[in-house]
Amino acid sequence: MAPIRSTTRSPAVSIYKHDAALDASVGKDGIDYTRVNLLRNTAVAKLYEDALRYEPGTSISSAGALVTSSGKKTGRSPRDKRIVDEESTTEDIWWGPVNTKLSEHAFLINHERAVDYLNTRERLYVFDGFAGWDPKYRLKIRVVCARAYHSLFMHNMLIRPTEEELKTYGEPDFTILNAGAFPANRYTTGMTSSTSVSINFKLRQMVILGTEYAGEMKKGVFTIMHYLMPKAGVLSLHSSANQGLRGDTSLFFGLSGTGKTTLSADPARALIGDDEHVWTDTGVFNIEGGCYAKTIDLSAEKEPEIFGAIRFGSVLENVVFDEDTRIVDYADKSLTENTRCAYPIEYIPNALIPCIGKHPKNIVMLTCDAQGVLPPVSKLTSAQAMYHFISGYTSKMAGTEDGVVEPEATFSACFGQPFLVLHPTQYATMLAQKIGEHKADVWLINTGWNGGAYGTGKRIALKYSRAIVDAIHNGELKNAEYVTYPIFGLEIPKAVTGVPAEVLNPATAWQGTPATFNATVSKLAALFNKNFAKYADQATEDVIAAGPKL
Ligand SMILES: Nc1ncnc2c1ncn2[C@@H]1O[C@H](COP(=O)(O)OP(=O)(O)O)[C@@H](O)[C@H]1O
Ligand SMILES: C=C(OP(=O)(O)O)C(=O)O
Ligand SMILES: [Ca+2]
Ligand SMILES: [Mn+2]
Repeated sequence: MAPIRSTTRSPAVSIYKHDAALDASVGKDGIDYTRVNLLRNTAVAKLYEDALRYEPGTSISSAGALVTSSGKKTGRSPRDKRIVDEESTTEDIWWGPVNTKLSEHAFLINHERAVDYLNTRERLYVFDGFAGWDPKYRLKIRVVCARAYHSLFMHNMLIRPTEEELKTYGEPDFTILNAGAFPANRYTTGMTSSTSVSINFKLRQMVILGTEYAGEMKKGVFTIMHYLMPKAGVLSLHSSANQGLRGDTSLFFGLSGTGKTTLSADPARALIGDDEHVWTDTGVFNIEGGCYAKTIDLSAEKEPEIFGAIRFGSVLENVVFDEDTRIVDYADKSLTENTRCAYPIEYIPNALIPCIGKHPKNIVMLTCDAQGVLPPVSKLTSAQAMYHFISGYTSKMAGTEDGVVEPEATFSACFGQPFLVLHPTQYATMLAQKIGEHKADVWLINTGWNGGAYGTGKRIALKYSRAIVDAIHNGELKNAEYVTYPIFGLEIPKAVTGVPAEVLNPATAWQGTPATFNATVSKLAALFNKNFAKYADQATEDVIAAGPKL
């Protein structure tokens, strides 16, 4: 007779095992660390069990990944992001389009709300991890959340501590309270909706209410590093990074969805990280312990490394699968175009562990031009590099932010404006100094449209972008013949192995009339100049002169 499975849960699974390391935190952030059913750095399989059992919409994919739903928010909510206005940091912060002030009192109202919510959950998950592979700059990050999905997500995205590090962890440097399933009170002063994502640098706490999109936690850590790292004299970057056999590191800057993760996953190069790095005096380190890849239209043949990383322990967000086979349909964007997978970086075969690389030799700025008039690749002078880094022209890709339903031309300073804490020119100045010191070449790669604008042209084939990156890495483009692209003054290579020559110059690739081409170029150039006027007072003459000339 088949053994009868016990219908009651085995006590070892559900009773809290007191973790003395948490005692150091009792009474510090309002969370009741002495309660039962508080699970710290829980085993992946246990998080699977709890997510499947208690979180509706959770499943397991045919590849073994945890399929989760983040509810109504499937992308970041930048309009609801707040930084607390307090005396220890207010003079540093770039208040304005990105960083909106929240009073200390309003933060405490939200903090209290989140703590009350979390303390009254039946189960509570604590994940203690690190941000920053270089021990000299490493931060202890604690995540307190009510969903096993969120705990597994940050288990994957933070650097996972060893047993010893966990025992001696002590007080975290920053704590994220994720009460995302519970709304903010819209009548709290400073709220713009029932979603609120706020960071208090003085209390070193982040509070999430009204959104269960896990990317808010990851980007919250990045925002914290984007403040603390420059203050420590090192440069935080919204870029992926990989390293060649000769120790030649490449950085790939780009706004969300432009190709950082895709193009840094390269079988011929060791992956340092896919999204967030810091350039120090000794090299480049990854801030994270995992990758967060977009999975829209993902296929094994186009992106084998990422496809292969989707397995037990990975977290798939908002994907759709076949009810019977559990095979995910990555082309299905019925929930969102911003479908994602978060996985430990070790799931990428040639990940460089520890994720610390040497000084960059090539810096790629990824623009996703929806107008179809920027060259697939151009080599930048140092002045042009600064101009384009501060401009950050690209497109917000569908789904990556609440309300973005198709590529939206945008100027995102440092190719990551939503995460900047200081003024863009502070990051640009540090970048210019490092590019000069380490004699790095700088390239502008358009992973966006070619032959016409969004809606008429099509996005340049991934294989062409990969061929361009290969030509940068194998030195072909260092010695190529160039031609100057008018108005923007960009140097375009006449030939790149694996890329049809007519694709390389937007004028020859253009399917429409010359008149529409010229009008589109002029219109975009004017947008560049209008945008850069915001920074002219802080830019040098040569950088201002590096812009397009109408
Ligand atoms: N030419 C191209 N270069 C890079 N990515 C491309 C290209 N064409 C389409 N894509 C798709 O764009 C998306 C880029 O996503 P990702 O690399 O995760 O961006 P990021 O890491 O910058 O947020 C992927 O889904 C990729 O398949
Ligand atoms: C999740 C994010 O990272 P990525 O740059 O990979 O989109 C984001 O920027 O929202
Ligand atoms: Ca990415
Ligand atoms: Mn990013």
